[in-house]
Amino acid sequence: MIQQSELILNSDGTIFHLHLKPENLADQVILVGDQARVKTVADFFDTIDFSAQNREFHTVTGRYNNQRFSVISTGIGTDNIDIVLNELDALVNIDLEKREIKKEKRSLKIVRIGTSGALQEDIPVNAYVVSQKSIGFDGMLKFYAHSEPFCDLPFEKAFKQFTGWKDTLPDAYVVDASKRLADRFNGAEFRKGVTISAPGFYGPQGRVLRLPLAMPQLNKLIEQFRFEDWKITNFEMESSAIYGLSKMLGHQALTICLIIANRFTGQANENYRPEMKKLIKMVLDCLTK
Ligand SMILES: O=P(O)(O)O[C@H]1O[C@H](CO)[C@@H](O)[C@H]1O
Ligand SMILES: O=c1cc[nH]c(=O)[nH]1
Repeated sequence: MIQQSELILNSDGTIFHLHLKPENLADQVILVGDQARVKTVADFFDTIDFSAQNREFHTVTGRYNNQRFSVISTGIGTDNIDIVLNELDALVNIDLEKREIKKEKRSLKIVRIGTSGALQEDIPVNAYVVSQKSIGFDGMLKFYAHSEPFCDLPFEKAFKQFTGWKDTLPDAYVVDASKRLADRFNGAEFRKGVTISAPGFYGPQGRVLRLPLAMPQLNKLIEQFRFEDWKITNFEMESSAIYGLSKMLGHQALTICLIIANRFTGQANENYRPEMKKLIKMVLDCLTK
């Protein structure tokens, strides 16, 4: 039996942060960082049967092309992903009344649609990157036991050696996306990539405003790094934790990002929302075709 302090339920029976009951959640989940993006996704739904909001976590559940989806905003960062992934898994794999783990497990399909900064000169603003792997600079997964079998340890080792990774930084880890989900995004408009999830937008992504960096050459080394046929393509702030916790809990996960900045050409598109709308429609169509 899981204690109330470990799995907090609200007085109406909803789970603590997401304010959802099991029946409010679809098996296909779209995660977005920005609360406002939930409406952009839900506006494509043919019908809507549920919506709830608590803090930055806004959920809408409905149907698109005859399939049920929940779209949920996570806010920014892997600390929020720890909350969202654990509560999503509890909703499907823990009996909330008995407070017991269910024998039969359900697997969610989780697709994050985000914004991102490109780390290679040839990935322009407005491109779409499908993250085949994610590198976590955040350290969140390392609080859980037995993450190693779910990580790409040779990639991790090569990356840390090449960059001279400082041991004062969180221990970087690498996790693959769901291949089954990634295979749905094979069109020429989708570039395959390796995505770093950083625990910050400025220093952890190599941006200097007033404070100098602990590893000033890191972005240059990231751009140059190669492992087998892989090169690192982009920065965002959630995928590593989504991939890591999904793999460990038995869910499928994938991130697809709209590039809104290129860190080497110095360009950015702050008016990216019309492009985001196009990407969302393409993702929903690829998931339901
Ligand atoms: O646009 P979203 O989905 O929030 O994604 C990116 O944008 C935020 C930073 O501006 C971070 O959450 C990053 O991952
Ligand atoms: O450069 C960028 C752009 C969007 N999101 C990020 O995390 N980084």
